[in-house]
Amino acid sequence: MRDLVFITGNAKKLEEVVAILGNSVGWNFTARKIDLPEFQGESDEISREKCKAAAQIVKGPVIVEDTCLCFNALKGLPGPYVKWFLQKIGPEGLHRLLADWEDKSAYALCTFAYSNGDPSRDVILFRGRTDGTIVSPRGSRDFGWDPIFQPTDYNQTYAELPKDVKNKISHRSKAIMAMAEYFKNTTRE
Ligand SMILES: O=c1[nH]c(=O)c2ncn([C@@H]3O[C@H](COP(=O)(O)OP(=O)(O)OP(=O)(O)O)[C@@H](O)[C@H]3O)c2[nH]1
Ligand SMILES: [Mg+2]
Repeated sequence: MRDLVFITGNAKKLEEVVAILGNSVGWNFTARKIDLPEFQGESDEISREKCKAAAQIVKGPVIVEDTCLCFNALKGLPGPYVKWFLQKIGPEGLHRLLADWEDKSAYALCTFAYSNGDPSRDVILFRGRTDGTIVSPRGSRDFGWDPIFQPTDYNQTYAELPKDVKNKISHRSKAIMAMAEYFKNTTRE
């Protein structure tokens, strides 16, 4: 059994991770609610720094996750800063940011970062990306920007889609699948 501690301050993320992992064998998965520092920069670097901070707290194997929502017209912004945009202007405000732009395309990017707890070893990253369009908010309001993100080839937003459908196609599930593949192919270290 692989002991893994997932550190996040976000209950909705945790809920999805548990649903996506289901009863995958080989994971002894626990979660701790700790608000880690919100680093700035590009998503890879943010995830790495976040994971190092988490490993220092846990002093053992740990995973963290960082999510970006990137608008192509805005060259990837708000990206990792979407959390503050959401807090200040909500999903409506985020949608309105693109009012003057013809290009409403966007992508959701999820990065999981794993440290085996040894600070001298590199943090390993697993990424998942789902492309879509930013639309006027539709659907339930229980998770962040889900109401404005409509994945490509679907006519419902993440918030309107049944949870199990979102969890099959989401940025988060793709990153988790990449991580699961890695653990399947590597012996315990
Ligand atoms: O509608 C959504 N559908 C999603 O699938 C999703 N995943 C993340 N988010 C939001 O995007 C920001 C990421 O910031 P973030 O990665 O730093 O997360 P966080 O600070 O909430 O938790 P954590 O850093 O402690 O893990 C936060 O506002 C999250 O609520 C989502 N919103
Ligand atoms: Mg955060």
